[in-house]
Amino acid sequence: MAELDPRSLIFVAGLLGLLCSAILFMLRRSFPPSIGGLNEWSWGLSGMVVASGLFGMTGAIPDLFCVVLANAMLVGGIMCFYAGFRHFAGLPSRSRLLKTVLLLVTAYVAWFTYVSPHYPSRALLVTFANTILFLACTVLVYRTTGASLAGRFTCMVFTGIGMVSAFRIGVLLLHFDATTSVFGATPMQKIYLAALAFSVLAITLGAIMLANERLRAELEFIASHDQLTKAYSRGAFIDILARELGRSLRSGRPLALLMCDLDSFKSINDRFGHAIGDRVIIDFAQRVQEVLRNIDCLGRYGGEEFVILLPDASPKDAESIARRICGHIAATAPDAALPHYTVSIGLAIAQEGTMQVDTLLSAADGALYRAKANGRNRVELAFPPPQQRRGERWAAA
Ligand SMILES: Nc1nc2c(ncn2[C@@H]2O[C@H](COP(=O)(O)OP(=O)(O)OP(=O)(O)O)[C@@H](O)[C@H]2O)c(=O)[nH]1
Repeated sequence: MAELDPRSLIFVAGLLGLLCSAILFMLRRSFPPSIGGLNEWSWGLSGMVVASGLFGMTGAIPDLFCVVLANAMLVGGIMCFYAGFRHFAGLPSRSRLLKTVLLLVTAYVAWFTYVSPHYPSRALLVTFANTILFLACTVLVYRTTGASLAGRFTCMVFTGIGMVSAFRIGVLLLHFDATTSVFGATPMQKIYLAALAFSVLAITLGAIMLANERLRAELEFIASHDQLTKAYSRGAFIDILARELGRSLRSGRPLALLMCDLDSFKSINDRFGHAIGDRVIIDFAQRVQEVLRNIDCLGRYGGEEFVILLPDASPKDAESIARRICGHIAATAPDAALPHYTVSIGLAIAQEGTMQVDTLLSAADGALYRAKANGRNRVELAFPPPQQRRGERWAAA
């Protein structure tokens, strides 16, 4: 720390910021627009780079640039980070509030530069504004992504730089720091500038980790869900079914499977067109969720056929849920543009010995076939025969 003078620290911070903002600007293009925040983070870093450059030219250029504009760019840059995290979290930007605060901070800095020149007063307010922003970022990131590794890392970085800033406020308030300019080589000034330089790098790393984590989650969702209805895709549903069958075998808890098929769907397509047919499929997936419990799982098996897994549902409960689905769907759809439609359901209960995914699926399918044959808009039950002894492994279809 002794060898590092504030001018070198400001230079390092600027260089790191330049590198990081170039990385973020390049990455911005490779992420889909659904991952918000990268734009604001890139601009935030650019603001901090400009601020470092201006601070570094203190003495060589007018105070308007190296003091007033530099501080405004520093606070504005950190504000951009905050706005980026709000965007990332899907929250409104609060840009009007941020702009007003930035204007007030700039006016205050200008006052203590020209009217009543006093470096500690300027440093105090700018550090105070930055501390509030760092802590606001910590809370925001913790609330939205705190449980993930990237979220925890980013929170730690913001907490760290927030604490250094808060400590600087205390030091300035207690007059322990005799700094009279940005280049004042006091220990506090060096610690603060070093923390800022380090945090530029660490915040960029955190932002990239957060964006990557979000991208992975989005890709996983796309891979495991049906695009039209957002229900699980057939493959993902079968994986869940195999897992739940295993759990049911180990715990002895009941498990039920419903196979649902929209009735006479071909005629809906023929009479109203394919687009309305698609909307009916979406409507079914949405309205069926209104009847299901949180632990239940809906999958699109194909076309107008859906599968529903009911963990921990006794045969009586499962039958009651299936009948409620039938009644709910047969009632008028809230969307007046959709035709009236009904659903037939085959219900299979995973009994002791029903250990294979395909056994359960074909039992539900057989029951569905009977529901269609017996007039549609109804529920039929199947109790598949035991195939394997308890203790044998469930096998995926
Ligand atoms: N609009 C739309 N139609 C689909 C989709 N997937 C499958 N279909 C149509 O769904 C219809 C299914 O018809 P069928 O299997 O003959 O059965 P159904 O008319 O529902 O008669 P039942 O099942 O016996 O009540 C076919 O016409 C398919 O083209 C889809 O994603 N969107």
